[in-house]
Amino acid sequence: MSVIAVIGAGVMGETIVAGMLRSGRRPADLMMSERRPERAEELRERYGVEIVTNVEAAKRADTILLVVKPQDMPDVLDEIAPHIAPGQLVISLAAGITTTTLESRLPDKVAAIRVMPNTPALVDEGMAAISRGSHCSEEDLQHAESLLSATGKVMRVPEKQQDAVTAISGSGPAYIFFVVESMIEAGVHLGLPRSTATELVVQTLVGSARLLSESGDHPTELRERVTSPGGTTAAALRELEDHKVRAAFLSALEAARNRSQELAG
Ligand SMILES: NC(=O)C1=CN([C@@H]2O[C@H](COP(=O)(O)OP(=O)(O)OC[C@H]3O[C@@H](n4cnc5c(N)ncnc54)[C@H](O)[C@@H]3O)[C@@H](O)[C@H]2O)C=CC1
Ligand SMILES: O=C(O)[C@@H]1CCC=N1
Repeated sequence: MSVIAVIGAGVMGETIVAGMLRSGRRPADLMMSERRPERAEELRERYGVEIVTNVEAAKRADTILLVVKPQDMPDVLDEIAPHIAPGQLVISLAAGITTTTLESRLPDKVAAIRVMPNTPALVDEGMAAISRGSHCSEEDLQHAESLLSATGKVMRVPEKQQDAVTAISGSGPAYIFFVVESMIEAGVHLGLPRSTATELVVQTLVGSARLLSESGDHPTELRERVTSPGGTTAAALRELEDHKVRAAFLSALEAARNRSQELAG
């Protein structure tokens, strides 16, 4: 079994490590490197995974997952590059960072893959989009897919689509939580106890997501089935249209896509 190192054990690094362990990978096959010592210690205690330095991770692992912020990526790449050689696989989960950037800072012929994951991976309902670099084999891609499929779905996309993917599925959970928060606050405004509003909204979200996913029906059709002529839903949707919520989503996703492009550096 190949050895996997995760460099950067924040929100997403922990999500990936926890998912690999849940899927049956042994702690002995994993290692983590983390700049904040107290965070590293917390995760060592929680998962029993060895904590190493970035250089040790680069020297000892077959597959290196880079899960630091895009702004920290140049320093990490410069630090590990002298200790990496062809045959190892480098997988970046950072927004914006291209495989061209990864390859330009790593030794010649080292295989690199760019991934955009999301936090529902924490409950094995993640969506990860992966793109190959120029030295990457089919076997490398399949290895990355097997690592990521531990925590949800995996889709291959051409790298030119990754900034748009980041805007949709990478950042997407935050938009959904924002809508949930807004609906709960509205329920409280209408006089419902907060706990009642929360349970109503969360189950409505879970139920609607399953209906969408399991029925395969188009969202427009599902929305129309809820919308009785002259009824309550039509009244609410009219307000959403008047407040240009659809246009706001378009602008928001454009902003996220543009930010991902900027993060490329
Ligand atoms: N949080 C999310 O929903 C998603 C995050 N990502 C990507 O994952 C990456 C990490 O994001 P988060 O986990 O949210 O950030 P985070 O800030 O929670 O985690 C980053 C971790 O990297 C560590 N770190 C920084 N420099 C380091 C270095 N030189 N050596 C070792 N460790 C170092 C930090 O101490 C921190 O614990 C980002 O590039 C982000 O674009 C991608 C998709 C979703
Ligand atoms: O906000 C961010 O930059 C990261 C990438 C996608 C989700 N979180």
